[in-house]
Amino acid sequence: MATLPAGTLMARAAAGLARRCALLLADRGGVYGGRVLLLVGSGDNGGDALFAGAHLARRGAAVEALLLSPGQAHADGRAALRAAGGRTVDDLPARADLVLDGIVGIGGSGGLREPAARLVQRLGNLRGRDGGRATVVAVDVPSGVAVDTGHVPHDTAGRPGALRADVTVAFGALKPALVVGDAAAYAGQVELVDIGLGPWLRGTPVLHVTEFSDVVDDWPRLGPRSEKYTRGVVGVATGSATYPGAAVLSVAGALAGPTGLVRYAGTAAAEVLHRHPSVIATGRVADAGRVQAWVCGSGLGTGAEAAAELRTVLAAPVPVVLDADALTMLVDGSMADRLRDRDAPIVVTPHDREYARLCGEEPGADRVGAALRLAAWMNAVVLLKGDRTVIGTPAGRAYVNPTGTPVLATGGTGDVLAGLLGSLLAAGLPAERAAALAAYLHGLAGREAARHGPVTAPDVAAALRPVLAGLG
Ligand SMILES: NC(=O)C1=CN([C@@H]2O[C@H](COP(=O)(O)OP(=O)(O)OC[C@H]3O[C@@H](n4cnc5c(N)ncnc54)[C@H](OP(=O)(O)O)[C@@H]3O)[C@@H](O)[C@H]2O)[C@@H](O)CC1
Ligand SMILES: Nc1ncnc2c1ncn2[C@@H]1O[C@H](COP(=O)(O)OP(=O)(O)O)[C@@H](O)[C@H]1O
Repeated sequence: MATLPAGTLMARAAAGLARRCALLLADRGGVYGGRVLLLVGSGDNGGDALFAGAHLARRGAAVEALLLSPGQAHADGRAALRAAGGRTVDDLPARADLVLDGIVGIGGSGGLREPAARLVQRLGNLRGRDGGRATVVAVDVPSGVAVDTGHVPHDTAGRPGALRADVTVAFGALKPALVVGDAAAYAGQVELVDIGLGPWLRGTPVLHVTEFSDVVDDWPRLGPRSEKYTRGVVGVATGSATYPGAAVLSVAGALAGPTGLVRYAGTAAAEVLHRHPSVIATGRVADAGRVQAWVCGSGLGTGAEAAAELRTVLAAPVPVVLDADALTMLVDGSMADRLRDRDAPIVVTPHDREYARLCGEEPGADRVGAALRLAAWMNAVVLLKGDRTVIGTPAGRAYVNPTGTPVLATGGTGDVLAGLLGSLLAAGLPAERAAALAAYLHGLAGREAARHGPVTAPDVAAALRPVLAGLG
């Protein structure tokens, strides 16, 4: 950045921020005559807000700045606002159409301190010209969130120490808190402004957000020479007499995937064949024939027979997905040798309680860190389920899935995910790409299913088809 004059990046950031704010004001009666409140902290985040406020004031908005540390507010930003006709106030005004949160950005630590904490709790009282609640725009990140982990700190009374935004205008690059953890919900709609940081962003990003174009690029395509075996065969060792539904659902997920054949091995073969006649079914993994990947665990049980099946799966020289009961069976350490001796990739798909069983503690506030720790320890790709599912690899790469939806919080959807993931592995995708694609498409399928009413796991499996049709 040595070649850029001081203030250039802030000027670009403020101009982009002001453009976005002007559009929001236009939706609420126009920029001219709009009322804008700037919440200004002591750092450059406050400077961005002040310069953006100056832009808006020049376009006829009534801009007021509430300085949380008057002596330390960005001096040039203050001067620019004053010159543009803006003014400072000592308390929240009665009315505002738009609030700009420039309290603290990437330089913050810990939850919001007083007086900022109390102030943000009162923002909901502000009303705009149209009588509606003021639109809150966070500058770069919502103030108070832990920028690197997405944790939202709470005070001793249980109140969140962070501001809830309708829109966050981020500069140069997304920060983890905008895409992962509880903070992602505090960011609202996230928009990225290019401020020309590209040449100076060195190294690899700490976190990748899976995008639709990644899925379109990576999804295996059929060609004139495709045949069922070259497309890959996925083996599914799930379900039991007690839980035949888990087998039906994981097979449904696998059938939606790109492989040419699904083999099922287990005691729910009759139910699976009844629902999915194209599957080749046997009673045991050892009798199943060749596959290019295994899915094991959902509804399998944890008794001696289930453990024997898991051992057979782990002995196969192909990638495996381990879910649910397979994870529980790993906890006692009796399969450690099988895990250690494997060359082929393993993907584990724990939810938080399964993660706690494996690690002895919950994932905690830093979900990306938690996934990466387990991945390194198990030498496996970890798909840590949640509303923003996180994927960590033993090599230290991390992905977050942006398509999650709470409608997936219903029994059996994880089984569908495991099946789809297994099919992608069998089709030859590297484990981390398969995990990222499966989570992305599973989330889209949840959203698609929800368009038709309350969602159950079979609806999610069925919705994979229209979603996949959209890949082109
Ligand atoms: N990087 C870039 O290239 C570009 C960066 N840009 C912008 O700069 C921003 C980063 O600015 P920054 O580094 O000045 O820090 P910033 O976020 O304003 O916070 C520091 C101040 O906050 C205070 N504070 C801390 N914690 C707090 C708490 N919990 N509760 C309350 N207050 C708290 C802390 O006070 P102290 O702890 O010192 O008392 C300190 O004074 C970035 O987010 C983006 O908007 C753009 O202009 C474009 C280019
Ligand atoms: N609140 C939520 N928001 C979004 N997705 C969720 C939420 N809760 C659960 N999910 C997703 O739903 C699926 C549930 O899987 P899992 O916990 O294994 O359930 P089951 O064992 O019943 O299949 C996972 O893909 C998870 O990411």
